[in-house]
Amino acid sequence: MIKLSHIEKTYEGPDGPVPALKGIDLTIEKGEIYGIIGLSGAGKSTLIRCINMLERPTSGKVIVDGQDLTEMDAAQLREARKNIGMIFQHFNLLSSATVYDNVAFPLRLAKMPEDKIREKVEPLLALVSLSDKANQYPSQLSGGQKQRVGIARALASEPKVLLSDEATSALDPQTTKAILQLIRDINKKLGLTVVIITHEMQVIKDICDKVAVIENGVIVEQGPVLDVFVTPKQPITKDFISVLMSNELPVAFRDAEISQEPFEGAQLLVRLTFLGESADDPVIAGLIRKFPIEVSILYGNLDHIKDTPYGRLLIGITGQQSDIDAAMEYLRQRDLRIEFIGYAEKKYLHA
Ligand SMILES: Nc1ncnc2c1ncn2[C@@H]1O[C@H](COP(=O)(O)OP(=O)(O)OP(=O)(O)O)[C@@H](O)[C@H]1O
Repeated sequence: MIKLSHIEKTYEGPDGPVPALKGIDLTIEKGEIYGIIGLSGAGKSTLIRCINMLERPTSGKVIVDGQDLTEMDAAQLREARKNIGMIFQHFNLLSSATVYDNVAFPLRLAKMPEDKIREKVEPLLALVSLSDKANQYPSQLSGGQKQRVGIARALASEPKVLLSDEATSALDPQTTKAILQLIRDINKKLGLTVVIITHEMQVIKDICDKVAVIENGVIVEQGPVLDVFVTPKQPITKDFISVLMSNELPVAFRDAEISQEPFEGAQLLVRLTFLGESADDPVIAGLIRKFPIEVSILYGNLDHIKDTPYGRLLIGITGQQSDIDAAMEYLRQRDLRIEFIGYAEKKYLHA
């Protein structure tokens, strides 16, 4: 649905050229929710604004729904942009217009007759649960309600693509969840392709199918959210994920020396990550049944990545080294991710 090829964007700043995007290649399939995450200044806004040509790339191609936007004149571009709705961090509503008129705005620009406009706007207001606010002004609405107006307005021209530029950054966590849920519902109901830029991994985890990590104008890592979460490769990706999935050991181990080699009286610390179906595999029961070892559960939690459940478990294994090695081999053959942490003194076992 969206294909960016070798996108470069260099701004002319007061102190000389600022290279914001340095050769971006990105393919987003129809119906996907695609997240782009990066730190401030990484180039996220520039990138998403290149998708609808609010920002014209210095070089490269932007193909949306089979059309090359970089080749279009102003009139063609205006037409093509009807296919691409956008929502913003600060909502960008007209303060002197009612909720109804804000949503009707792009349709009036397109010179649609008023009765047709009503036929479109009313269901959109129902979709975003704002039918009862049609005659209110933005100043009378909460942040979440304003963003709902933004979403209804973005959908008015029946776009195939919805771009979200930090749309939940100004909202509290609960309102963020509600808006993300609405975006998910719209994605499902209308089959819309959604591109979201954010600096919050939580947003990616809650609704995205795929993610690209952008750093200094370059995509340094990309792929299905599940894969990137379970096996992040780049330090920046690991940093983003560590905010949500701490790799720290429980407090009881804070002073423990962790050795990579076994020693007398040690327990082996292993972190297990279960994803989707594998969450149902009775791995711990199997371990205890098959091997003469002791297994202590030191920490565990359960969460979701979009709709996929995942669990993390920190276990301590004690026993004969040969049995521990066999148990590790058994774990490696299961459908789960194993992180070997090291050996710690057993005194921490029941701390
Ligand atoms: N109009 C402009 N003129 C000059 N430089 C710009 C302009 N817009 C952005 N930049 C620069 O381009 C780089 C990328 O900016 P961009 O806004 O795309 O990053 P971002 O990842 O969206 O950051 P943030 O999360 O802070 O909005 C930054 O170095 C920024 O200073």
